[in-house]
Parts: sequence; structure tokens; C-alpha cells
Amino acid sequence: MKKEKIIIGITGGIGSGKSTVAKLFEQKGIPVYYADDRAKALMNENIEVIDQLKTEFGEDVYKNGRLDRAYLASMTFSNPEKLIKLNAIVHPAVFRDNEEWTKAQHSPIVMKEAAIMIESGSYRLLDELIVVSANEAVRIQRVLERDNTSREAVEARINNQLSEEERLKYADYIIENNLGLTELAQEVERVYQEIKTKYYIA
Ligand SMILES: CC(C)(COP(=O)(O)OP(=O)(O)OC[C@H]1O[C@@H](n2cnc3c(N)ncnc32)[C@H](O)[C@@H]1O)[C@@H](O)C(=O)NCCC(=O)NCCS
Ligand SMILES: Nc1ncnc2c1ncn2[C@@H]1O[C@H](COP(=O)(O)OP(=O)(O)OP(=O)(O)O)[C@@H](O)[C@H]1O
Repeated sequence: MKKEKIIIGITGGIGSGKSTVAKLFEQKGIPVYYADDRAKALMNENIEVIDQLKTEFGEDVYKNGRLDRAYLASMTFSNPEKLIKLNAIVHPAVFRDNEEWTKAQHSPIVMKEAAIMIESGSYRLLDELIVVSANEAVRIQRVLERDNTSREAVEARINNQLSEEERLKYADYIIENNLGLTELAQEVERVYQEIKTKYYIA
């Protein structure tokens, strides 16, 4: 199978290690679009997104001109209806931004890293989906060590995501990340070789 540009998604539950995996692919020379990071940037820069967020969540969602992420998170991850509204504002803007970015790339493989690619339906536009998987206890522990947050706040996000079992059903490739970073790098290399072989990439 020979395609002009192969688009590969990297997803996984909170704290699974998808950003770490994306960086390892980037080190191999693959351009990566970081949807979560771009979402945050657009929420601070895109006038339409800013206006819609203020209308939906109130002016206080911005403090000194910057999005108050903790405040917005506290409003949405405990209230599914509000989260649906937030997603409906942010996801179309990220979709357009990603399309522009993808068109501008000149690489046989490009990747997109996003937290809720299956839930949002954006996985349908991919050629391949990599799911990064780790046990829930490991994921929670890693996020607690990384962020200034609580177990309850992490669990609230998990409750708004697919279960690990459901997510894995969508995977073309699974990268296990319960062990150390050396093992993770080996997993990334294995999947990279499989993809290159499938698409006849040198
Ligand atoms: C509420 C916000 C501002 C909180 O920001 P914060 O810096 O605390 O979190 P960040 O965006 O880095 O996400 C961290 C993790 O939270 C989880 N998470 C984020 N957004 C969502 C969501 N819409 N649904 C379920 N889980 C989510 C993911 O596991 C993600 O990896 C932010 O998460 C947000 O705007 N989310 C809605 C837009 C979105 O879906 N972004 C992610 C993909 S484009
Ligand atoms: N195999 C590993 N060994 C040790 N630490 C790891 C491993 N994989 C990831 N980490 C660490 O765990 C934390 C979570 O990883 P990462 O940020 O890549 O996850 P993520 O899936 O992108 O998270 P989020 O959903 O919150 O955006 C980070 O601090 C990362 O450095």
C-alpha cells in the first residue's frame, strides 16, 4: 500500500504516556501535532473560541486575559452537559487547525496526539491509531507526580473518558506503558518498524 501522506493518531487515557510516546516518534523525525496543546493555545488566541467560551461559561473563565484552566476544568469534568458544550466549542477549532497543519507538512508519515480522539470521532480520519495503554493505578500515580492535582480530579477525568477495554478495541497498534522508559522506547521502535514495513517506507 503506497499513500502520499499517512496520518497516524496517538491516543490513550489520562497519564497513559501518549505525550511521551509522541516525543519519541518526533525524535525519529516524524512531525507530531499535539491536539491538547493546540487546544489550549486556541482557547487563548482564537477570538471566536474566546467569545464562545465567555458566552457559555462566563467572563470569569479568563483571568487577566488568560484562560483559567483549573476553573474551567472544575466546571466541566464534574458536569457532563457542560463538558459536551466545551468540547463543541473547542473540537471544531482544533479540527480546522489540525487540517491546516497537516497540509503544510512534507513527510510521508505525520502523527496527531490527542486525549479523546475516539470519543470525539476524529479517529475516523486516521490511517492508523496507536493506543498507549497503562494500568489505571499507574496512570493516576504518574499524573499525581506530574501535576499539582488530586486523585479525585484525575478520577473525574477518567470518568469522562472511554474505559481502557473499550479504547483498546479501536487500536491498530497498542503500546504498553506499565514499565520504564527504556521499555517504552523499545515499544515505540517496534511499532515504528511495523508501520514502515506496512507502508513501504525506508
Ligand atoms: C478543561 C481544560 C482547560 C483543562 O486543562 P488542563 O491543562 O487541566 O488539562 P489538559 O488539557 O492538559 O488535559 C489533560 C488531560 O485531561 C483529559 N481531558 C482533557 N480534555 C478532556 C475532555 N474533553 N474529555 C475527557 N478528558 C479530557 C485528558 O486525559 C487530557 O490528556 C482542558 O482540558 C480543555 O479545554 N478540555 C476540553 C478540550 C479538549 O477536549 N481538549 C483535549 C483534546 S483537543
Ligand atoms: N514508562 C514511564 N516511566 C516513568 N514515567 C513515565 C513513563 N511514561 C510516562 N511517564 C511520566 O508519566 C507522566 C504522564 O506521561 P505523559 O504526560 O506522557 O502522559 P499523557 O498520556 O500525555 O498524559 P495526559 O493525558 O495527562 O496529557 C509524565 O510525567 C511522564 O514523564
